[in-house]
Amino acid sequence: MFTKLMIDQMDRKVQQQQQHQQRQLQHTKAPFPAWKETPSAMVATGKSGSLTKASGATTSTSGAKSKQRKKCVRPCPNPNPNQSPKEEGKRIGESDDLPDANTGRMNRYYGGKSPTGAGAGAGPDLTLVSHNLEDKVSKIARRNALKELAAMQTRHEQSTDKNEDALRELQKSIPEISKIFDVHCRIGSGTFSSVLLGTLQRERCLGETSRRRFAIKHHNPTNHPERILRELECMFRIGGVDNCIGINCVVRYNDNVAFVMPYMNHDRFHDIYRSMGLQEVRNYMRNLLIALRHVHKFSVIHRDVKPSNILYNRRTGKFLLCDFGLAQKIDADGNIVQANELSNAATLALMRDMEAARNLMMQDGNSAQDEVQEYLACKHEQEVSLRRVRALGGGVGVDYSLINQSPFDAQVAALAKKDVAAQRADTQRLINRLRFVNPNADPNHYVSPTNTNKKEVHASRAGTPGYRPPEVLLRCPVQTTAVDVWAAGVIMLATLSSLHPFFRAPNDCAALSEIINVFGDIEVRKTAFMMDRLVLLTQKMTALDLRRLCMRFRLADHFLSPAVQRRHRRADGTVEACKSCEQATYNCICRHSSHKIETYEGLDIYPAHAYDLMSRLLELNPQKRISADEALKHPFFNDQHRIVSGISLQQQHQQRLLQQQQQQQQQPGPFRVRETLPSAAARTLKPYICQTLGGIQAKVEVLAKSGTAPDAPA
Ligand SMILES: Nc1ncnc2c1ncn2[C@@H]1O[C@H](COP(=O)(O)OP(=O)(O)OP(=O)(O)O)[C@@H](O)[C@H]1O
Repeated sequence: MFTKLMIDQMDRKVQQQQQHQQRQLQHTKAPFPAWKETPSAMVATGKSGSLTKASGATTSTSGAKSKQRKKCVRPCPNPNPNQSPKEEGKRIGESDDLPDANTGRMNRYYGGKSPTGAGAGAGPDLTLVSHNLEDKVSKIARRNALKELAAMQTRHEQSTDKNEDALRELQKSIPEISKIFDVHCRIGSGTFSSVLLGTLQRERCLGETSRRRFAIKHHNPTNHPERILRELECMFRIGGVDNCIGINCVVRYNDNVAFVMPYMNHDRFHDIYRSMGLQEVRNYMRNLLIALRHVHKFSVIHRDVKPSNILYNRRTGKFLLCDFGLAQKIDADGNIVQANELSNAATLALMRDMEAARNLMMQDGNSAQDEVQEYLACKHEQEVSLRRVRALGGGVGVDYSLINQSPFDAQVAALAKKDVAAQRADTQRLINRLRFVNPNADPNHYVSPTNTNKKEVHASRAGTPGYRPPEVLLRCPVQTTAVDVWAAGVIMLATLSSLHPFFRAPNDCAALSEIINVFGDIEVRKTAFMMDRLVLLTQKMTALDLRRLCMRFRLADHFLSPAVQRRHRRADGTVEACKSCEQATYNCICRHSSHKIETYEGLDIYPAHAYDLMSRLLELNPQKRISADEALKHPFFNDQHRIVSGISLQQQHQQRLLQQQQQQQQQPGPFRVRETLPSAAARTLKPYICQTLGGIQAKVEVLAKSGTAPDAPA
């Protein structure tokens, strides 16, 4: 059907082109009735036998003139001497006959002179010329149309056939699947698998929304069995609770394996990261850390924490960490346990468990009905919130994610084109600074061991570029669950800065350079030295202030507003720039800035605690990096809690509980009016020490005795 349509289309195109060419010919013939040339002046060129009129051709047949004619026949020298004559002929043929884009006339070669020129003497038989031209034009048109058809077909096939290929491939390689499931479409694919949506055949009688939906992950047959086994083990033993994806059953046929998991409707991070408000970021990060804390309890490193492996539904607030394909188990000494080190008994036990689970699977899976109801409920809440926002007249405190427009968008609309262009250029300069990689750096030898006599131990590099922590990039053989915590920090950085992916990292050397560009060379060198590594650097880089860096990207309109710029402009109209971060001095984003900077007080929707948590997740030294469990106790997740002197801790605790209950009653659901910060909110990053209650009490007691009032949580 598709091919027939394409052929019809192609024929129509050919006809149109022919008509166009005929019109062109008539147009060419009409004004020059006297233009004649003997057929001897027509010379066949190339294989296609296309005709080219020699310039200055006369009726003379003298040898010299004939030579000259032959010379002139070559339309233009081949600019590429390596090009084969065949290619050249084709090139000539093609360019020779296409209509001129400007004049609309045929772009035939007349030896540099127009047919009206002096050189245009007696012409050929125009009827013959026109017939030949028509033939040639139709051939070329057909050839071009065929090419176009082939390209269109390829594009079409690529999009639809990928879907169908995945379906066909699954049904062919695991026929049992088609006996249990109706497989509908491909919902995702990665390096190692295709994920398809399936519903149970036995639930066909149920309505569309009542049928349970499953994600069927079909592993590529080239996938190493160890990898599949490792993923299966993790999902089975770890998954199903605390935001980690579980597994319903596994179907294997020869060397093909498919995992059946509950399907979760989710939003692409790419579509939502710019519009996540404080509460949403808090929930997202909390859910991610809950999942990591759970995974890490089993001494397992997920190793592939990234937005595409997080299934998050912003309407329902549901959250699942998936894809345990790179997960690694570590033993008590911190060494990685290979999947093939699992005892046969353990593997057999796992398989037995899976068999039992397979029989139970029909009880599990998530119900599409639930999702529809949740969706409708949330939609209602969203509408209520929107109405409230409109009633408030928008402005400060509005959750822009509700109305799909950021304050930045609104203000940019009001800016002059010139200012927007300047802002874009400035932002691009900053991005270039973050992505800078010294061209002299050797991507294969950018790090070396401090002690070259020591035998080098293999260091795992598993993970996704841009989410690998310094210890992986520095080839440190001892890696812990801190690897995942770094990746969580990178996700938080992308969210708070509205820049995704934050680290582009085309290779490990570039990835480390990007980290150095943000955290400074000294910090990275120190971390490397602690791991017995030397980083080969030729350039110094100052550390940036994470908060100002994020604000610079997210609140670019304020950072680059013409009004502020005018205030800081020098007499000659220029603005002084910081030598380290290359930003205007008043916008300096260096961690230890000596410039007088604009603070943009009260604009940031994220509190200081958010940046404090992020900096602890992005601690370069894995030994000092906060754990998922500790991170969950960070004040960012409990921001309202401030210890007040003069009131007993028990009373404070009770007050807090009461406040929480009141808030829960007031909260309409996942969509709330965005929290605003009082302009006097703490702007400095206070050191956060994860303490037990006893510790806090001790501190309060000491402070109470000394008579000072602690204003922030210890
Ligand atoms: N349970 C699920 N429900 C809905 N979609 C899913 C589910 N599991 C996976 N997906 C989709 O399939 C995509 C690929 O899945 P997954 O990451 O497990 O495959 P992969 O081959 O290991 O990918 P990668 O190469 O990125 O690691 C996910 O990004 C997600 O969009």
